[in-house]
Amino acid sequence: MYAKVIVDVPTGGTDRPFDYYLPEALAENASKGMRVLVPFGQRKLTGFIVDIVSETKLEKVKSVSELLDLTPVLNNELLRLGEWLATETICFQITAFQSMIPAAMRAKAMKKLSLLSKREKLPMNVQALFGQADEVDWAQVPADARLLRDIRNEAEQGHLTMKYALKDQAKHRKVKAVVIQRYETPPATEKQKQALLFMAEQYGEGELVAIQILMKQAAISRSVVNTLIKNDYLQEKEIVIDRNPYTDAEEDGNEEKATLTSDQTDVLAKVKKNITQSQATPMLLHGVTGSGKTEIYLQAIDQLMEAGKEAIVLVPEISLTPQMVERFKKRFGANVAVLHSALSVGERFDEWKKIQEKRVQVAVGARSAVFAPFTNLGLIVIDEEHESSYKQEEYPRYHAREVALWRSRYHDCPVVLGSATPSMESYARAAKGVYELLSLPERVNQKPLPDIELVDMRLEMREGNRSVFSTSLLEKLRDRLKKGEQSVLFLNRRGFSTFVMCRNCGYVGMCPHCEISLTYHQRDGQLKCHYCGHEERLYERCPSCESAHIRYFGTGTQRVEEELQQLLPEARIIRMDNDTTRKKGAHERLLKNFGAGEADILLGTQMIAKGLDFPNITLAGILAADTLLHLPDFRAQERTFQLLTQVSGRAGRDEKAGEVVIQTYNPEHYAIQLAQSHDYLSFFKKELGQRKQAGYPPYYYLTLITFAHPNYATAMKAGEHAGRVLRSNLGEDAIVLGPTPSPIARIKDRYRCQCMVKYKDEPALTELLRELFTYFQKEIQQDQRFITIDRHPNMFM
Ligand SMILES: Nc1ncnc2c1ncn2[C@@H]1O[C@H](COP(=O)(O)OP(=O)(O)OP(=O)(O)O)[C@@H](O)[C@H]1O
Ligand SMILES: [Zn+2]
Ligand SMILES: [Zn+2]
Repeated sequence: MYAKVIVDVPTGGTDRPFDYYLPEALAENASKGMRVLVPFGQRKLTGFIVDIVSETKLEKVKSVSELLDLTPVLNNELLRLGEWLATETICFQITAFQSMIPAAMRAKAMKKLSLLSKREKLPMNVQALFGQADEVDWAQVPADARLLRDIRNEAEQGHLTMKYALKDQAKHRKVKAVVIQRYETPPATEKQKQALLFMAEQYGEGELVAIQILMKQAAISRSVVNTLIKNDYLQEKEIVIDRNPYTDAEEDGNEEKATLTSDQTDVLAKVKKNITQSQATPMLLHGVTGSGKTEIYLQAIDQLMEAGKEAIVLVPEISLTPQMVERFKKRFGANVAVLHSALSVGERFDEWKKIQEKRVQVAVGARSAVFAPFTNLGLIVIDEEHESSYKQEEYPRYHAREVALWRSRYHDCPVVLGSATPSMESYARAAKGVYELLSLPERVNQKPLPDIELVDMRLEMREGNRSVFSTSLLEKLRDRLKKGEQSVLFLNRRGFSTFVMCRNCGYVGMCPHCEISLTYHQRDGQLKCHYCGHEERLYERCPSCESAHIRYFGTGTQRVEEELQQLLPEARIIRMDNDTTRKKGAHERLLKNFGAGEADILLGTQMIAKGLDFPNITLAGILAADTLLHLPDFRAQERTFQLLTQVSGRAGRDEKAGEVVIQTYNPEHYAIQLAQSHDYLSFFKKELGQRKQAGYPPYYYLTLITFAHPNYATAMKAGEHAGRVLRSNLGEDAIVLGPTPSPIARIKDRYRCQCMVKYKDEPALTELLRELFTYFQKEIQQDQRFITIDRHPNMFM
């Protein structure tokens, strides 16, 4: 027997199956979708078996060295999905396959065969293998056909399992930590001072911090920590960390269902109908904020579980809040696996295993959970379907929605796309009848959507108010404080990133390697580039004119918090941003505190825009609505409308009515006006007109090809070549733009230019892009990625 293997070398020449002989001992136990170790040139590489055949056309083939799995890690469906993914997104097959399995399996981890039941239950030969031990190294297991078969059988019955020896494999693990011992006399070096200050500020006295975490957060090396320990500034201890991320959220899964409103009942009936009739129908659920969309997902899933089916629920990473997870845990208890990036590699693997071993019927997770290895899917839900995080911005550049639609056709099950502000593309499809449109036009509580006041910040400025807070917003905040009600304040981090500018000559601190301004980090007084990591100290004088009037601009959440505290000294404020949520569990804790009424105001970035469902919030404030409006991106208006609507939706979700204040410098802009009147449909129509005129989705599909090279002319020449090939091979309707320099013209010392293809129906394009991809791959070194092809791009920078 021969195995056709996709090997782990992501280059053009190896992007096809290679034939390997399967020695008898392995042949019997090998199957499609398992990983193997094979000789390749001088090396041994891992690969995926994509087929097993009885003949090969080749004269001489090498043998498979080792099977790496007991059971396939990719089933037939996922193997086919991987092929489709590679074709559609123009990437290598190996890249597609790797992206569908948990990172733990990708790592070169040591594998152990581990006993799950009494050893007496095992056949004699397997018992002998274990002897008195509970685990054996997989590498030591002899390649004996019968033994391997028996091991596999036992694994299938759950008596054995393969473990990956990851650093955090144990349920509890011990790690080295430090606690502050003294800080009266400052330590010798800047770095040490900085580390100690960081400890004092972020953790205070008596609090233990894992050394690994401290190193990452304070950006210091281990030797700095060691010196501090040696000089008695810090004391070293050992702490035990629990691996279960949801210790607080263990629920029994018996929460009562809500009695549905009549709109909800109608919608649920339609979803259920498609589930029971196995219809691969995409449905767009357009429901205003607080209309009870999540309740519908829960009840639909509840029913399909009884029929033995499975469900995937995708939510954006940032709305994978403890609140969301808790709702699923409360309803389904241990029958849910949760997959998101805050988990460690080991934890994610554990959750994935639950799915693969059929111990759960529901997976809730961010983008990559769309690959959950279920075999009997009854429903896929994509909540907040308009979110741009559903698109992966590295290879394979897939959109979770497209993968979900593919799987739904494979399993004959419906997909529900839910949103209060559907993407232009999805709503257009629903309007054309390609998707079934479901709607929930009212809130569950029968209350109207909150009143939204627009505040013109230009007028505030003219009236001499230089604060971040308008008079009206401040007044309303005071009012809530008096009444004991809660407020959320939203600050868009992207627009507020702080850069350094000279007030005298206008000089802006730029990264010397990338065409982008440096961001000021107050904590360590450094200027940093967010693209390449370049760092320098904040200048005291302008490097250009030597003036001392150089300072940082923009307002970070921290500064807003300070100002707010000064204006409202009695307010209890919780700030949620990247800085305050870095510590594991911090996100949960802050929200819990807020939910428990321990604060009056929640001030935060994107992470508070979604999913929050607290009854006592009656005021939502958006400090600067315009920050998204001016990005060089045709979706800027759409994103602004979506964000304003989402944040507004946090207020007045229960008995008490809600109110919203939007501060803006463009109060007459339609995206802002229509968000104020809660008028999605008018926004859709208006925006559709704009898109039509400019030739953007949903009227045209887009493909973006970016070339990057240390030499500007080389990059442009490649762009011109690609432009020529595309122009001469595509149909009349297709528009090829460029090459032009990219909006960010240089990153990491490489110049960037791009070609944009706009098209309606170009069956030949996929093939053509593949050819370009292969052509340019040949020309370049592996480490210098030179061409990037993005089908249906979300970012144009
Ligand atoms: N039929 C119902 N009766 C009573 N309460 C309900 C009902 N349906 C949902 N709820 C509650 O109403 C609140 C809002 O519902 P849910 O979070 O499902 O809305 P949503 O549409 O998903 O909101 P958003 O998109 O704004 O996050 C929740 O607290 C939920 O438990
Ligand atoms: Zn840089
Ligand atoms: Zn200057």
